[in-house]
Order: sequence, then C-alpha cells, then structure tokens
Amino acid sequence: MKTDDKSNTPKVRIAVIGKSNVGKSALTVRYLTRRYIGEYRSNTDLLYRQTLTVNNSTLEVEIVDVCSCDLSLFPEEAIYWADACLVVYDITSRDSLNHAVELLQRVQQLRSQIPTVLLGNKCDLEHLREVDEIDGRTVAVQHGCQFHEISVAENSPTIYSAVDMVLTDCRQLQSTQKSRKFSVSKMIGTLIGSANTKGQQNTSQGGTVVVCHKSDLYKSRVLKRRQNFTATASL
Ligand SMILES: Nc1nc2c(ncn2[C@@H]2O[C@H](COP(=O)(O)OP(=O)(O)OP(=O)(O)O)[C@@H](O)[C@H]2O)c(=O)[nH]1
Repeated sequence: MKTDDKSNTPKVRIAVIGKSNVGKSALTVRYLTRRYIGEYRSNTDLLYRQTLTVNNSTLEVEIVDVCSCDLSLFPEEAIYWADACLVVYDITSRDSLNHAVELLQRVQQLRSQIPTVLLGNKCDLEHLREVDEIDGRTVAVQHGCQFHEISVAENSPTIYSAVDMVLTDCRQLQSTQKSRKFSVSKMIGTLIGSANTKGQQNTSQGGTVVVCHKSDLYKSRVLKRRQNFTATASL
C-alpha cells in the first residue's frame, strides 16, 4: 500500500488472479459495485479504481483483474505491483484449484509476505462440485493464506468481509512500514541536523469506478519497489 501522490488518501492495490472462467471479473465488479455481471469477456488486464470507506477509513482501492488468456504466462508484473492478492478458483473445476496452487507457489516465490486470500467461487453450484471445501482450506493452510468459499452469483456476504479484511491487513502493514521508515529518517535527521519536514496535502476523492489499462502503472510501481529494495538493503 502507498499514499496517493496528490492526497493523503492511502492507496491499496489488489491483484485478482486465477484460471479463466473462475469468476475474477464477476468478483471484482460485485465487490466494487454490488452488481453481478453474468457475461463479462475481456482479453486484457483491467484496472478498476474506486475510493471506498473500509472500517471507517477512506481508501483509494485499485484492483487489477488479470486476464488469464495465456495460462502459461504468470502475471509477474501484477504481483510486483500489488499490495495484496486474491487467488480465485471454481469449486466445480479441480483443474482451477490445481492452477491456483501453481499461482500461490509463484506468488510466494516473488513476494513471500504479500497478504493473500484463496477464494473458492461458485459454491451455489453444489451439485457440480469437484473440489471439497477441505481441499481448498488445506491448500490455503499450506500456503499461509486466508480461505473462503463464496458465490459471486448469490452475493455471499463473505465476498465483502474477505476483501475488506485483506484491505485492512494492507493498511496495518503500511502503518508498520511507515513508522519504521519515520524513525529511521528521524534518526538520520538528528544525525545530520535536519529533520524531514516534507508537507503533504489532503484532498480525498469521490467514488467512481474507472476501467483502464495499467501497463505504465506497473512499470513505475515495479521500478519503485526495486528502488525501495535497494534503499532498505543499504540501510
Ligand atoms: N453459478 C455461478 N456462476 C458464476 C459465478 N461467478 C461467476 N460466474 C460465471 O462464470 C463465468 C465466468 O465469469 P468471469 O467473471 O468472466 O470469469 P473470469 O475468471 O474473469 O474469466 P476470464 O475473463 O476468462 O479470465 C460467467 O459466465 C459468470 O456468470 C458464481 O458465483 N456462480
């Protein structure tokens, strides 16, 4: 999570990944708009942006709905870009859980600390179930992430609580990182005789959904992460 460049509104970025047809787009649109879009076809990644109030805090939330057109391509840029990750499978497809396991392994290799939630979607289709709940839960435990079964079609309340919880986790992580950074800069400021007094404006924004391409955002985000890494390593 980061603070928006133009305001003090904290920003949280979520990547939604999973096999094709598991309901990633339906989930993203449901969470942000409370609506269910049954048929949603896209052959590109889509970035949704909306200002939300979560647990009494205003957040600018960006969600990238990662296109799964080419399953052999792991969405590395999206994972570097994100603060949290939702991995979705379809309880009526064993293959989709297997794919989710591969994704979770890659996510852990790249970003071992990133808050992650495994979601088993379409639990309204009980008669077509191929994946028992315990199987999904076991995978989640093995990969140290949260787990929920949901039905985007039936508007499970768990959709909102699960995403709100991961947003809250991101905020807490950000606060910890901020206070650590603050004490380091304060210490350096004391040493060289100038405290960091950089001012910030607070202009919170309203709530609309924006759909846009994200390639440039990814580039700057990945670059910033690499710079942060160098800075942390050198301290
Ligand atoms: N029964 C049922 N169908 C669902 C549910 N969620 C999504 N679907 C349906 O599953 C299909 C795929 O949903 P999408 O949201 O397009 O899935 P996706 O993962 O974004 O698919 P790609 O864009 O191919 O990656 C659509 O026909 C949805 O209507 C659900 O909870 N229950």
